[in-house]
Amino acid sequence: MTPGARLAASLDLLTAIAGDPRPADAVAQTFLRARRYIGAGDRRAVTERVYGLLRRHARLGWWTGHGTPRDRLIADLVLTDGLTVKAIKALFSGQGHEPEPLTGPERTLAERLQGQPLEPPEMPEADRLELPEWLLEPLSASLSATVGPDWRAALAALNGEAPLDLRVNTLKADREGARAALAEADITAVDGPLAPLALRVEGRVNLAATAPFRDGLVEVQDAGSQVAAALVGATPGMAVCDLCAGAGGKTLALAAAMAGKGRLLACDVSAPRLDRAKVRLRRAGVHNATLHVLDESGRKWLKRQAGAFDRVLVDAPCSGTGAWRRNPDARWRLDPEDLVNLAAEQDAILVRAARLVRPGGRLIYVTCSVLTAENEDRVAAFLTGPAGAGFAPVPVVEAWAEAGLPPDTCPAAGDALSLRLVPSVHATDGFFAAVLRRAEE
Ligand SMILES: C[S@@+](CC[C@H](N)C(=O)[O-])C[C@H]1O[C@@H](n2cnc3c(N)ncnc32)[C@H](O)[C@@H]1O
Repeated sequence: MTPGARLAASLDLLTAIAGDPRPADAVAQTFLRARRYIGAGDRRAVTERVYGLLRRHARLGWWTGHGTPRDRLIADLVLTDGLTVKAIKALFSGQGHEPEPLTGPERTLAERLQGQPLEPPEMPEADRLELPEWLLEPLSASLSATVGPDWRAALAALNGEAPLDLRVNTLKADREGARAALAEADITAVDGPLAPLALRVEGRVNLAATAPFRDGLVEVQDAGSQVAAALVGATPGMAVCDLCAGAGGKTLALAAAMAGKGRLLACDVSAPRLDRAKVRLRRAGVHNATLHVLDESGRKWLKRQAGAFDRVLVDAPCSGTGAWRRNPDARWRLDPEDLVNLAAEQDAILVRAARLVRPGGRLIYVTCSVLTAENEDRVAAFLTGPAGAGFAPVPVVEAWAEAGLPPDTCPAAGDALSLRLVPSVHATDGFFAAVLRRAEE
């Protein structure tokens, strides 16, 4: 592909994302699958450009008066790449697969932006931080609680690129064995942050095509997610319920922590997600997990499991603000009503989960959100409500040590009753975890 043809393909993909209610990565997958003739280098250039445009969405929108995808691309070429109008004209040649030549207003736009910075001082703060206006206050307040005055840096990091983290599956390998197997597949992996089984992959790789992945030695899981799963404190022989198991990311980690011994129940309202979990569990060599769809009869069945579990994990449906690095368009799909609805759902799930915990057992509440309204506020609402009677928070340092995580790496203060991870400080996705102990009867 010529550089101009890459821009034309980027424009097509950006336009497809703008007109599709699905998340950008799903649209990109469909788009690229329908264009298998695009080679690996061109794919990378196109997705890099498009994800860059998504990460600069508000700033480019400010400069272009919320212009068309073409306006945004032209603005990006000037403001990010520093191209002259002449250079842009050469790329927009209208020849072959290159974009149509610039119109008069597009040329005027490119001329007006020459020499301007992407973020001028007069740009509103919400635009500079790539946030919908209504989220600025709740997010800055929530992040300040963890990082103090550095909340802007924390927000900027949530708009950065995410690394590829793997969790070593101890049912099949140890960290050095997995690292060696990856090296044989030409993949270099360094130790990831905080989680003792995390490997961080260097560079871009096609992991799915490699033997260590196909053989189940490693699974894709952010190091923060690994920490959250570890804080469940699952050990061999326990009865553990993963109530919002989804495609099984944390179920897999729990199964490995249990060394395949004990009862592991993975539930979700979504049958397709549990189907994906099934494939992953098989690949990982997990034999002690059962999957249960929470349809009407599934819910009735689950009610009969009251008090049956040593550990119940609620990895709650949430806004996903902590995973924005991986979904840069998600911030524009969220509205205030979503947060209200999510909070109600989180409260209801916590109440249902509490019934499953045996006396002396634990309920672990996790989200990949950094918003207080989905985290500390939900735990407080639970603990002060009738279902929370008899539950008390376990200090993070205690849960950390019991989970076998290296004590010197615990990022929480000695008296902290919950853990919040943020990319700017912990180099993981944003995560929240609180461990609640049910009193013995
Ligand atoms: C954060 S995702 C789970 C991610 C998964 N635990 C992992 O580590 O890969 C939240 C999940 O909650 C599920 N969910 C939503 N409402 C639920 C409910 N009322 N009960 C159980 N699961 C629910 C969603 O289908 C979604 O898969």
